[in-house]
Amino acid sequence: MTRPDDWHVHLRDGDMLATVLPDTAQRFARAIVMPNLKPPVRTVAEASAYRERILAALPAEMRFEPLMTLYLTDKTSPEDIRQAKSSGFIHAVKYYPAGATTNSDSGVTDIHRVAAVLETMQEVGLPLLVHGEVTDTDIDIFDREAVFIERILVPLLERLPRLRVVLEHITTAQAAAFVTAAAANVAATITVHHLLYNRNAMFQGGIRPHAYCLPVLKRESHRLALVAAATSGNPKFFLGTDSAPHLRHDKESSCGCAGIYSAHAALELYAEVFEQAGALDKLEAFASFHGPDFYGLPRNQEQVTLVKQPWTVPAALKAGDHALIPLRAGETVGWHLA
Ligand SMILES: NC(=O)N[C@@H](CC(=O)O)C(=O)O
Ligand SMILES: [Zn+2]
Ligand SMILES: [Zn+2]
Repeated sequence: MTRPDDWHVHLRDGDMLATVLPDTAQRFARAIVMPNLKPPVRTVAEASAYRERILAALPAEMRFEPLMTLYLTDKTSPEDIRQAKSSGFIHAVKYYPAGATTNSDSGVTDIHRVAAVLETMQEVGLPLLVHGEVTDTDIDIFDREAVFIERILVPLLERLPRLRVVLEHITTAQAAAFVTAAAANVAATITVHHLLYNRNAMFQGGIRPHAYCLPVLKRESHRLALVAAATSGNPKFFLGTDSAPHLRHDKESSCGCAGIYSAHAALELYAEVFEQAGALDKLEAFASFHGPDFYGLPRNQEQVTLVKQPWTVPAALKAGDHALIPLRAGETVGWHLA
């Protein structure tokens, strides 16, 4: 199949960057690199420096192009947006509702505060990537995505109908329906873990911190709606792993971090999903065509080969002196990247 891209990945920084980058670069020619570092990547200069650190961490024999993003804050200016657009290496701006997820405290506190910035993004055609959850503690965590669509996304797109939006890591039937019905400038990424598992996975035989991510896994009917969307052939849906590494002790904790690391086997696991759905013929478009088409980038020329051959995922990966527990740790993956 045509070499794919990952339209939503967390590469982190320092030791963790060196640990996880090869897994992503082995499978994906390009990736939208999320900006939620500490401190976040907020300016063109910070994005350029981060891009250099990623390229410096890339093993010599590997080819990989990081597609950089800016982290939207209350302080972002329309000038930042124009600079980002003309930089040539910044492809989007990421909107984290403040407090919604990992390293999101510097996020936007009120979407009305960034109205001028969003108008500039609509004007210059820079996509807004959205972590689509409200953070109100009185809203049930399983409802936060659906409420976000009604309360924030619908009014936003009414105000800015030409704004290009990617609703990231969708987890519900409501999100899949919303994106399907929306105009062509609205798209969505779907992770492999939200296609493989429902929320029971977090409680199987005990509390399972390595199955905890945000937006949180939902009930089976939502997983089925996501599989239907991903395998539909609809160009609005494309691959975004949301591979989000956290060290073992930050996951196995009384207040564990949200995030699932899947970069080590992502494409192979998507192949499992599409095969189970009898839709292997739809994998290439989802993984390799819809994303570059939406972003206005050329499709990759190279090919990769997936072989139906089971392999066992290591129980743990090394990240410096610490451990990183991968998705499917110690278990089998049915497809192998040749
Ligand atoms: N998805 C997660 O559960 N965590 C991501 C942040 C995010 O994508 O929300 C992370 O950076 O850890
Ligand atoms: Zn997110
Ligand atoms: Zn993410």
